[in-house]
Amino acid sequence: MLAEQDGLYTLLERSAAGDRATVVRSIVEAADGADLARFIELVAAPATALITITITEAGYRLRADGAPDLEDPGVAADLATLAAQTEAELPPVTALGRILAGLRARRRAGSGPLAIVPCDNMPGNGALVRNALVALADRVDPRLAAWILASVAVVSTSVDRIAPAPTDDDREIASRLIGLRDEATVVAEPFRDWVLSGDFPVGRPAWERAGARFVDDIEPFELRKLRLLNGAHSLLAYGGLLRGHETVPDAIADEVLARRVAAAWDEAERHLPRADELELDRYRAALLERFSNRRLGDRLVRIAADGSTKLRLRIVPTLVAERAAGRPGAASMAAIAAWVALQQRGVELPDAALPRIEDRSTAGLLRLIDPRLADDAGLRHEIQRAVDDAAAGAGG
Ligand SMILES: NC(=O)c1ccc[n+]([C@@H]2O[C@H](COP(=O)([O-])OP(=O)(O)OC[C@H]3O[C@@H](n4cnc5c(N)ncnc54)[C@H](O)[C@@H]3O)[C@@H](O)[C@H]2O)c1
Ligand SMILES: O=P(O)(O)OC[C@@H](O)[C@@H](O)[C@H](O)[C@H](O)CO
Repeated sequence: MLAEQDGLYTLLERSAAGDRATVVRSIVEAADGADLARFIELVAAPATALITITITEAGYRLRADGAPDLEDPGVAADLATLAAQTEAELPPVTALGRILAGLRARRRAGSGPLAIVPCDNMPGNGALVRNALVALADRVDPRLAAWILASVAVVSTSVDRIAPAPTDDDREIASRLIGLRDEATVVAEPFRDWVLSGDFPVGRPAWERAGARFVDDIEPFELRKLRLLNGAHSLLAYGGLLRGHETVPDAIADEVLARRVAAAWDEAERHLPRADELELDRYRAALLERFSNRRLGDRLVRIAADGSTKLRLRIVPTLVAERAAGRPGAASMAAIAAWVALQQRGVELPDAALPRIEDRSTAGLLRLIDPRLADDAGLRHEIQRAVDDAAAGAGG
């Protein structure tokens, strides 16, 4: 679709006051993701300085402890393909498998170092992806693993900007505003904060000119965003769907959910590093305004996908920290309970991990999120109570 538009697309910035359309012209070539040969060729090219990836959290196929999930059929198949060097006939199916095929070609071509920039909502995404690539490469060819350690810099990023899934109406509006037919419109709120940390061994675009911030310690910013914005998003998504809402502005206008979000933020912010430097009151107030943007109309089902992975990253760390401090973590628990209740009610929410389990009991679902939730009998029982409340429509 982008190739047919010469790589051009419209960014539709949608505020409460109106829409602003900008044609983005920075893509020089768009290739079909299925064209692995072109992908490998580009990764191996000396002119390639960096690879950015935005493939959803579940797309990395990692376990709760951050290691590659070797039991995932796609990961297992890719390791076999890469070990047999048959990627030309049988293209790897996972994103990291494809990247490894590209990196092997780059090493062989002697094209030197490069940077990888994962943009997905995972804490420490740079270290996670680097460790996963090295661990997978080590199973294929230890020389490739050693080369990755020496030559591939994986940058950590936090992308703070709400971008709902574009609709036909959005494409119509963008096309009208720019006077050309656009099939690849991107919709976003006006707010944006892209924070990056790490090395770019062979240079990078001047992203700071577009507002990106380069910092030495990304952790406080990414955890603030992940646990407050994304944590509240997941809470609103599951709680909101259970209470019959469809969009984020509808859910945050529901007093029961707004109270729960405030309680979840109180729980989360006690465990943020360098909290005193994060202007949390201002960030929370801005989030309430961002969530209330009716013109953006972000839909809960977009946020609700891949709940088992997202809850693990956004909610579980706060819950575990609250429990360790002797507090119940009730609001965090309510977010998890709402997801469990939806699953048990048979509401279909896409989740890459779910087809691999048959056990839809509370314990089985909790184990999928994080085994610690299922193994702690006290916590499991409390979550079960919250699930019963959620299922009964209570839990105010
Ligand atoms: N939309 C936002 O508001 C936003 C903001 C910040 C960060 N993010 C991050 O970006 C990710 C994608 O969001 P989006 O809005 O672009 O979604 P999207 O649905 O528009 O795009 C998802 C992309 O990931 C690919 N993908 C999906 N599952 C995959 C898998 N298992 N393996 C490999 N690739 C896979 C899809 O092909 C698609 O290209 C989010 O999961 C999040 O981590 C999104
Ligand atoms: O993008 P996901 O699927 O990780 O999560 C859904 C939303 O929480 C997310 O897209 C936010 O809108 C975004 O992270 C804001 O920067």
